[in-house]
Amino acid sequence: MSDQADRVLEQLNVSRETSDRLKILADLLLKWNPRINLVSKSTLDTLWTRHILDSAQIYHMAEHPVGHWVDIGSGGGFPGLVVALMSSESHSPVRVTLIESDQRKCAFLRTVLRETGVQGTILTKRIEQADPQAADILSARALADLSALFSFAERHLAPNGTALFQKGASWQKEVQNAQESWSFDFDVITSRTEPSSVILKVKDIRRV
Ligand SMILES: C[S@@+](CC[C@H](N)C(=O)[O-])C[C@H]1O[C@@H](n2cnc3c(N)ncnc32)[C@H](O)[C@@H]1O
Repeated sequence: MSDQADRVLEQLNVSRETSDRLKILADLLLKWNPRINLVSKSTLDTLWTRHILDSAQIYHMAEHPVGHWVDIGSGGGFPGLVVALMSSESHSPVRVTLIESDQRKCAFLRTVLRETGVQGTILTKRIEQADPQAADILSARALADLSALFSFAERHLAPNGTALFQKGASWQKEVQNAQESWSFDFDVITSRTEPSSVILKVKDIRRV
């Protein structure tokens, strides 16, 4: 195993079973990526930090125990699939749903769940067409601007639920734009993997 994987697994401090599951995800992603471009080829060298650790940090930002965690626009499974793999150790979240419209990416997500023996629901649907999910936690990375994410939250987040949105350096501008049409409470948490990026922890999202 690479030094990078060793370092990340040490930081995560997860059980042997969870480590093995994350390694299965990494191996399958490296195998599938040339065919279906799950993550940008230029980031494969930093797969463990840029994608796996970046996703795992989100898991710890939720207040556990969590009932239903829904990840939208999951792509190759970041962050939602990593959350599902980490949940099997602690039984929180109880249920994980990933919504992704691309059929080939969904085939990958299902394959990882099957090979790791982890439960999860993959909805091959457009987020705006999937049945409302009443999520306790709604997560998304690299999907859409904050206003569009709030429209998705309006459909899929439970009234007392929390959204965890991973955002890049332009997050302040996105917050300002969203405040024109939405009211919301939020905390800003600096990313552990990229100091200019943040996780926006958002509650009470309402149209104004
Ligand atoms: C840029 S990728 C990010 C994937 C992953 N979250 C990540 O950070 O690696 C965006 C993903 O969202 C999916 N997507 C975009 N719009 C969607 C929609 N309206 N409904 C469902 N999936 C969507 C795309 O197919 C793609 O896999």
